[in-house]
Amino acid sequence: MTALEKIKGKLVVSCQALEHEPLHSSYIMGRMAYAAFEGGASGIRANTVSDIKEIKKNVDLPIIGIIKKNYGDCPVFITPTMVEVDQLMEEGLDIIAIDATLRERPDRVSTEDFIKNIKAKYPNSLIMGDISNVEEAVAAEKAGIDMVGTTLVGYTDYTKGNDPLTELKKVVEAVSIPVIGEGNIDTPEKAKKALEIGAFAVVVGGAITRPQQITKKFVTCMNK
Ligand SMILES: CC(=O)N[C@H](C=O)[C@@H](O)[C@H](O)[C@H](O)COP(=O)(O)O
Repeated sequence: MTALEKIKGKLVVSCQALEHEPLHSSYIMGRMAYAAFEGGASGIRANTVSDIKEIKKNVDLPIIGIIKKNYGDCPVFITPTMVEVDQLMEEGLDIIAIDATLRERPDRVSTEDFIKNIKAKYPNSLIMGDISNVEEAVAAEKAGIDMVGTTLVGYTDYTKGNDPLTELKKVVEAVSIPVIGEGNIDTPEKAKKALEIGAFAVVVGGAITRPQQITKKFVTCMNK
């Protein structure tokens, strides 16, 4: 079974903790991935080569790999250049995800060329484009990307406040490649709804793997 077949209609759990987060540790992300596996996850999304290596020791699931890297104040930070792509490819990942918005990239390569360059260099690898709206999804499909994810809906200046599931529906209707529902899908009901809308698979992160976020939800609700 291919990685894509393995995650079709299923839950992928994003196990990430950045440097400023309480659980920042490759060891902990490895155990998070194992916990996700025990709970029935069919795939893992992970950031950094170090976390990915540790996660591979813990689970035998398809991994969507990314490297978050900030270049100055450029807002494009999810696998922004070929440098990060090469580092991920050395790990032999099932799928790698890149920022596929149409914003200017740190190296000024257009997103269209970036996608084409990756596909030319790694023709057998699966590339997921993290997008924030329909226009970006359509452009990424045209450039030859294998799948898109709604990861960045609400995170670009021009999509702030947009509803993830509403955008997901629009993207599903606009492209014919698989669309992964990702980003602020924070309840089981929303994950199910994403599949009903036509998502190929659903990635859930913070609602499962960021306890500070989960705690805050309880506290906010209790203080209302
Ligand atoms: C915007 C951004 O940096 N998104 C990142 C992408 O990898 C992760 O921090 C998210 O946790 C992931 O996309 C899953 O989303 P959520 O945690 O909302 O379920």
